[in-house]
Amino acid sequence: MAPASLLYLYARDYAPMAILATVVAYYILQTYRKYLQLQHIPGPSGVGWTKWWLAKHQGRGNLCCDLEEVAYKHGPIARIAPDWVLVSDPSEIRRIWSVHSGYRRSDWYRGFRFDPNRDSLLTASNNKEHHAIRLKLLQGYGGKGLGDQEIPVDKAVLAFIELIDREYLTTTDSTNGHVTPRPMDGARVFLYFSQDVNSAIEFGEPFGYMQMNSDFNGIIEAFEMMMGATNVMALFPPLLWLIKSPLVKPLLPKPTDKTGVGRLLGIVQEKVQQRYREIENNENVNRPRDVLQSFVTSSLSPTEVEAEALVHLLGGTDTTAAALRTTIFYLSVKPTAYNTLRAEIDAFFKAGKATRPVITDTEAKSLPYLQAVIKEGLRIWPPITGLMAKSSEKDDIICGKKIPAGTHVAWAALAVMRNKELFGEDAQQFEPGRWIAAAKEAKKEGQEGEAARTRLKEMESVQSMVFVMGSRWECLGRRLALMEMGKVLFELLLRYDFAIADPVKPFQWWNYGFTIHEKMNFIVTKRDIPL
Ligand code: HEM
Repeated sequence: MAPASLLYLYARDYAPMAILATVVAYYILQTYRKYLQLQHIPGPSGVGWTKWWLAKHQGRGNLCCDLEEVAYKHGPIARIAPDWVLVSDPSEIRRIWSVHSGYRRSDWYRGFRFDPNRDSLLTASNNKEHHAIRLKLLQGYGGKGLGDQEIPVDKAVLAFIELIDREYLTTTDSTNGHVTPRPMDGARVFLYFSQDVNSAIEFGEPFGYMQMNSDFNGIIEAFEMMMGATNVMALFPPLLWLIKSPLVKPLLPKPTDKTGVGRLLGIVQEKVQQRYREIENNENVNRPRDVLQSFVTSSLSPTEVEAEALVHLLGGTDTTAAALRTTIFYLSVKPTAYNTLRAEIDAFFKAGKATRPVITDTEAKSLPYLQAVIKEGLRIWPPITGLMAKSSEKDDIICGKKIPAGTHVAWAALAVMRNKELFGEDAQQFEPGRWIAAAKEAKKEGQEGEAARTRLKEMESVQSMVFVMGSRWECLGRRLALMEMGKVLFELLLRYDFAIADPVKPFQWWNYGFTIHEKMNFIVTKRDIPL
């Protein structure tokens, strides 16, 4: 047989094997190369070879605590996957997040796209594109010329009080002492409140969750169910093409769905389209300027408006609800803090300083202990504890270690917020008094006061990282969230006492970047205070 034909036969029989062997060899070499690149960074065993550790802990739903442990065990920079590091040194994270650091959002953010084919403000990883969208939205979020955002918040606070009075007051019969308990599931009602606030500010009217007192279209439950899978998928960006495939597409939420996430897409789409119709027909000349109006009259395209309307709703719902219920939970198990806050609230109220029926934002901001409680509630358990991975196209030195370009740099939220050097030996505890003490120290004169002022500034700067302050991705709803928290805490604690219904098992929880609580039942009783 001629040599040429022999070659042909070999090629025919062995080509598939050769291709497979090349692919496997390439994969092994790549894996080995990635392993070597961060070999000098300590971390849990096996993380240099695969993402298994990260995916497993993410899927289990308590990654935030696992990352905190990794940070304590392995130091300010630890490896958590072949090309992932975890940073818990606040100053390094602030540098990485700062506007001129050269870092951008990593491909991890692609996993959170609502529309797999396009970005929104929350997922845009190109810094220039992100900045361009952000500029168009600033007016809407800033509230400039939008009327008073306090009005819809006040209405929602009153609706919340009405809901508690109607459904959740535990009462005692004065004749026989018989108690009728009506536990309030904080895991749900705070979400109803924040959904209603956000929808009212955005669309001019609330969705009506508090009136219905239920997740009537299954949106909340559907989102909570999706969070685990979404966070795991986000670790494997190449898999995201699956979502784009025609086989999977029909299974994804659609605006025509009657319930679940699709229903929310449908509601937002309807609202946006209706607004454009109103403008076209000259019907909305006297419409008060809500957030949607600001979006549709900006230079955003209708598709962008839909995406950003969704971001506004989602960005502010779980976060604020989690902040509120977590803070009330911590108060209810810390009598010293609870009593101090209530004394401050009562004194302010009795002195006739609190505008009725709902305290103003400025008044709430003047109450030092209330503000300390808010800061501490956000610090002890930040509403967003997700990886928020950034990456740079250039090599970097982080915590003195060389980090190659393209590495995913995540933060260990809980380790940062519970930093003992900064917040004190009791950093793991909910202790609003630390803010009061630090502010008092800062008023001292001389060198002592100077050091205390520097420390207080640092404490505030680190705490504000719960809103990624000082970065290009700073939360646009911070002012609104803090306003809501001040008003709700003041008005609820003025009227009611809160106690955890089951101190042995106060609630169930899962953490997928956001913390999902379940069955956080409070016993709510009316206080004996003349209003
Ligand atoms: C206590 C409540 C809140 C906390 C702790 C919080 C925290 C955060 C954090 C950590 C981010 C950065 C996300 C990232 O880039 O990975 C963020 C971004 C954002 N938040 Fe908030 N948020 C809160 C409330 C709100 C509210 C009420 C709204 C709106 C109504 C809102 C709207 C946004 C938007 C639009 C962004 C994207 C900003 C950008 O990428 O330029 N947030 N927030």
